Amino acid sequence: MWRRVASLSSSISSSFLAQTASRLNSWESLTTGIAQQAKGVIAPKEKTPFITFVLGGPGSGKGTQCIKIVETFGFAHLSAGDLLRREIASKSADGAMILNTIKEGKIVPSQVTVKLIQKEMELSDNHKFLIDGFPRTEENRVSFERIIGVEPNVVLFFDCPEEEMVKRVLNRNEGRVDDNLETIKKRLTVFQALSLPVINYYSEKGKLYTIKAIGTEDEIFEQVRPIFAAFEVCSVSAMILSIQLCCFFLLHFESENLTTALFLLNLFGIFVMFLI
Ligand SMILES: Nc1ncnc2c1ncn2[C@@H]1O[C@H](COP(=O)(O)OP(=O)(O)OP(=O)(O)O)[C@@H](O)[C@H]1O
Ligand SMILES: Nc1ccn([C@H]2C[C@H](O)[C@@H](COP(=O)(O)O)O2)c(=O)n1
Ligand SMILES: [Mg+2]
Repeated sequence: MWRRVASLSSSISSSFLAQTASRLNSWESLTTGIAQQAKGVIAPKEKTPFITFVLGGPGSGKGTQCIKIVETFGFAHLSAGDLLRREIASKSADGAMILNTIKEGKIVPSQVTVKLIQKEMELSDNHKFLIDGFPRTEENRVSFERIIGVEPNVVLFFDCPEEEMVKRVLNRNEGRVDDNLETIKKRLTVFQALSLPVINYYSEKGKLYTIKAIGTEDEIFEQVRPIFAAFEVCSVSAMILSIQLCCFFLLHFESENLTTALFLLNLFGIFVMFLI
């Protein structure tokens, strides 16, 4: 299953070890919560956050697919752009600066965006987060790691041809100040120069899943679904393995045959987990 998921992307060039380490860390996040604690985010909560960054150019369909992921897998959706637009609407101290930056197609200082994301994470009862449109720059990425203190478990990249993105944005009709040809051109330039290096960074870390973002919304979601389904399977497998290990040690002194049988069952379980 994991190899099938990996083959979705030509840009997934991660090593087996990187993938395995990432998976082990993610099992912890999805099951026990004994992984490293995120500073300030989950201190009062029981579970370690499971974080997915959702990346892609303007109009590549990030927001549209996030709605489907939320419906199917129960994540909390935090859109960096929506949080910034909310700041503008609330006429906060940073509102005017954010509006000018967005109109120019530029990127808001990381500290501002990360603080907004941090607040939403702290307020949420969920521990599974889809962080949409973030990090857009290396500065965003480093700032998130420094302030929140965790790395993402999964990074989705919606890879869409520029002409399709432009067409979608110009047809969006949601009254956004940046949905005009002039700003879109600037946003595309910023995406190429500042966001692609972030995408490459996660590719090298073995965390990137590239989705070919053309076709209908449902067709695209069928590429997304197996990624999260695989993590769910892994978390169930990890739980089963833990139970098996407990049984193994408990029964160790009871019966030699039973011990051997459970030992073989465990070996089989480990084998199956590395296959999926
Ligand atoms: N597969 C698709 N085919 C055609 N149109 C689509 C598809 N997916 C999304 N759209 C439409 O394209 C527009 C942009 O989609 P969406 O808002 O999800 O993109 P986005 O990546 O979040 O963009 P932005 O970065 O600007 O917020 C929307 O009007 C949406 O309804
Ligand atoms: N990490 C981010 C995310 C968004 N912005 C600004 C600049 C974007 O053009 C705009 C809209 O975001 P979108 O809704 O397209 O995700 O918001 C930013 O500065 N930093
Ligand atoms: Mg969006």
